[in-house]
Amino acid sequence: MTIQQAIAHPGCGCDGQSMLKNLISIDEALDRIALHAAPEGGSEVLPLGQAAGRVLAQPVRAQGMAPPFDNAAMDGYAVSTSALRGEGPWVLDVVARVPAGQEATGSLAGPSAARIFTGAPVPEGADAVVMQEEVTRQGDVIHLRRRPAPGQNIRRAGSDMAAGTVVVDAGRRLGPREIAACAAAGAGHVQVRKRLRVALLVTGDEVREAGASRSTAQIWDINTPMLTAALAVAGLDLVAASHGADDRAGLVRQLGEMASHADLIVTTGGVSVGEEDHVKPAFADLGGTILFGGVALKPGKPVAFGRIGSSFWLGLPGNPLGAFVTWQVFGTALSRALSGETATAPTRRLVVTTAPIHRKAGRCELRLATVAGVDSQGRETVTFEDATHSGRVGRLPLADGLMFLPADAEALPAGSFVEFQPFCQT
Ligand SMILES: Nc1nc2c(c(=O)[nH]1)N[C@H]1C(S)=C(S)[C@@H](COP(=O)(O)OP(=O)(O)OC[C@H]3O[C@@H](n4cnc5c(N)ncnc54)[C@H](O)[C@@H]3O)O[C@H]1N2
Ligand code: MOO
Repeated sequence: MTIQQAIAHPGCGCDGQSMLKNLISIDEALDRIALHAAPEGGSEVLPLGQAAGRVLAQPVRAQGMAPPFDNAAMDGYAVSTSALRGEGPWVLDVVARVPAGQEATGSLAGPSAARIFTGAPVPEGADAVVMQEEVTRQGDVIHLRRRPAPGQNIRRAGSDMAAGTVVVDAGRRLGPREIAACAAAGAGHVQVRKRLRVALLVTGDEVREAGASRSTAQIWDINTPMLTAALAVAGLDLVAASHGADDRAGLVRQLGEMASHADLIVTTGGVSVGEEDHVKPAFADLGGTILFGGVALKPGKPVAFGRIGSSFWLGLPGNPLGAFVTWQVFGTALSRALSGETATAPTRRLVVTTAPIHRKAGRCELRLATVAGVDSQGRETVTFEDATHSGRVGRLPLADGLMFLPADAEALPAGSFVEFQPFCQT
């Protein structure tokens, strides 16, 4: 979709055709990431309880059937339906009691019943469990009014998992859903990929730690805490976080040090075209290869991707919304690929706009959008910001994701379908 096309009315500034000619599309950039980024690091075995957020290196197979035995789905009475002759009601002797966690001793013979509790093994000879609400008990007998169906309220052995089946594939990140399946499969330990080691270098002479005193020309650092949080929710290992001055020699030193022990270096700022933008030259000084530099998107046009020794580099723009958006789109795909995840690019879905849009064509715009509901035709709708400001994050907490406005679209009427990428929660 994000195709860069000739522009009839380029307007002025950095969306002009001459400024766009070296930019690639979002999808081309994602293709280059997919082409170059192979899983980094080895694997290790962890107890299942410590494996949340890790990527599975070996598939998990069910060690036995789940559930492991036929068991009651309700508190009640186990009966044999074939022993119920004629029409009810029937009067049955209660001949056994089977709580959960105890083996059922003996088998049910003839018109009798076993008191049974949810999760307890169904005794031999029984083929149905009647809920206790459906019988009347008097001493050691029950009165059963309605004929139970064979199999009623019995959870059959293997009905959830057959022994030996793969329940979670290699390449899946383990969240609560996957961990539930691993536990049911009997996997006390799992083989997972080592966490991706990420180094963060936030550049700019003007940035000061959030909340610290600052001069009139200085601003608080948004990118360090924002990206530290993004890396944490992605399950990545932040091995270094530094501030870099706008100084080429200093950046060469810092990038060189990071490349020696990180799988992925993420930088912010200093990737545009001014003479104070030293990150790309420093990267080149170290012999790094740039795999792309500049994407036809707004915000985040100067985003860059490269390789240096055995490390990868993702150069995000300094503008905080640009840094956030490019991490969502490219950082997520790259870190997933390097972590060995099978599903890399975040999913997008189609949504419908609720207001007309007029914008400058040229770059694909990833605009903050909020899910509004569904329209009369059952289509999901979004509301959205009037424009994209790459330096503003004040309204970021109100948005649910990014809507993709195609590069060539100058006007879109209300009711248009657009792609929407929800923000990554993991
Ligand atoms: N002549 C041109 N100038 C610019 C172009 C262009 O094509 N030609 N592109 C513009 C676009 S688009 C972007 S995006 C920015 C990107 O520039 P950099 O990635 O080099 O980022 P910086 O210049 O270092 O910073 C940009 C902006 O963001 C503020 N910033 C930086 N770091 C932080 C931080 N950690 N926390 C909060 N704010 C931060 C910084 O003060 C600047 O205002 O270039 C345009 N220029
Ligand atoms: O690409 Mo920049 O982030 O538009 O300002």
